[in-house]
Amino acid sequence: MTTTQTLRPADSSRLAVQVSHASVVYQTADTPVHALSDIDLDIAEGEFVSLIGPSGCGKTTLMRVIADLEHISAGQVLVNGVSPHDARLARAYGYVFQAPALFPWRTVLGNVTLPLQIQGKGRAEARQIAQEHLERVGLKGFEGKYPWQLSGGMQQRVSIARALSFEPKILMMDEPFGALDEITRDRLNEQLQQLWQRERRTVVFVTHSIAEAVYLSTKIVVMSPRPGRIVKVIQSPLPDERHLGLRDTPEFMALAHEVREALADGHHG
Ligand SMILES: Nc1ncnc2c1ncn2[C@@H]1O[C@H](COP(=O)(O)OP(=O)(O)OP(=O)(O)O)[C@@H](O)[C@H]1O
Repeated sequence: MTTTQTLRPADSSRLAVQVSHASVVYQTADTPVHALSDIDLDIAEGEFVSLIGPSGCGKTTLMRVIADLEHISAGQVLVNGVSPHDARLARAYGYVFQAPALFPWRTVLGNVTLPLQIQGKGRAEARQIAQEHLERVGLKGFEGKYPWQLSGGMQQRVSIARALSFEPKILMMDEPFGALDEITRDRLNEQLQQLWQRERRTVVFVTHSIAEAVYLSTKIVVMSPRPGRIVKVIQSPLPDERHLGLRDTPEFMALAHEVREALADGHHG
C-alpha cells in the first residue's frame, strides 16, 4: 500500500462533511431558481458550524443537501465519507427545526420514545434512553407533562433530546431558537454550548443572529444572497469553553464585526 492510499481514508474519516462545487437549481413552473452556486465546504468531526446569511440565500437548502433531503444539481457531497443517502441510512443525522413539532397528544417522554420505538427499540429501553436525554437537556421531572404545558424553550429542549436520543453523528439545527424570546434564547444557547463541549458532536446550525453564530460556533460560514455562495469561512479564535459573559469581550465583538462585514460584502459584492 502506498503512502497516499494509507493517508486518504484517515484524512477523510476526520471530515464529517465535504461539499465540493455543489449547486442546487430548483425547477419551478416558470423560471428555475438557482439556490446554491458552486459551494465548497469542509466540516471536520466535532466542529460546530453556523450558516449565516440573508433570507433566501440557501442556508436551509445547504443543510437539506447535507442531510439528503435535497438533491444537488452539480458537484459532490460526502458525509462521513459516503453519500448523504448512505449516511441517512446509517442514521447519521438528528434534526431540530424552528418549530418543535411535538405530538400534542403524547407526553414529553412519549414524544422522545416514539421514534425510538418506531426504530425497533423495546419499550423499556426506549424509556431509559429518553429519560437519559431529557435529563441531559435539563428536563428531568417533566417526563409526564404534555407539550402544551411547557414553555416554547422547554418544548425546543424536548426536540433536542429527541434528536440526540438517536446518538446521531451530526446534529442539524435549522434556526432552532428563532421563535423564542431573547432571554430564553440566551439560556438555550448557553445550554447548547455546554452540551457541545461535553459531547463534541458535529453540529450544523442555521441562524440569522450574528451573536448566536459567534457565541456557539467554532466555524462561521457567511453566505451571500441568491444564488447562495459562500462569502467567507471564519474559524473562530474564541476558546471552546464559553459563557455568556464572553459576549462583552473585545474578542467576541471583533469576531461579530468580522461576520457583519462579510455579510455586507456579500450583499454588495
Ligand atoms: N422547493 C423549492 N422550490 C423552489 N424554490 C425553492 C424551494 N426551496 C427553496 N427555494 C428557494 O431557494 C432559495 C433558497 O431558499 P432557502 O430556504 O434555502 O434559503 P434560506 O437562506 O434558508 O432562507 P431563510 O433564511 O429565509 O430561511 C430561496 O429563494 C427559496 O425561495
